[in-house]
Amino acid sequence: MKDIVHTDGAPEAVGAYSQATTNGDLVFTAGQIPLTPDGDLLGDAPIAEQTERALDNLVAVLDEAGAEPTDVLKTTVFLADIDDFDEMNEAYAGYFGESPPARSAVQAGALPKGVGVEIEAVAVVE
Ligand SMILES: C=C(N)C(=O)O
Repeated sequence: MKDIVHTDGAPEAVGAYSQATTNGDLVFTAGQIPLTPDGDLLGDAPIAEQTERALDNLVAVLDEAGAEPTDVLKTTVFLADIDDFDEMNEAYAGYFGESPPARSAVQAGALPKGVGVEIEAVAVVE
């Protein structure tokens, strides 16, 4: 059975989706963008800062679902510009410890609200 995850520790959805869904031990997060929980958009900030904001949101959503960053099996990182890969990667590296999840990083061309990065995750609660 699908359950909906919601937390005030991450921004409200900007469209017709849930912050995350779960089914049993599985957690699927929505793509997190650099919005603060209060709704302030950081779309013009450096990619490192945007990445940290998106990942802080992701961690808050995972926490609400009962998952730790170490429970994440796979992330997908969407970049508006793949030339931002190195800066994103450096900021990202601090979040998942010694055994980071599998990851795909792709240039999406354009992202909601004109942001530079969006990150989603799949986790299994241990
Ligand atoms: C920001 C999103 N995750 C969306 O628009 O689907």
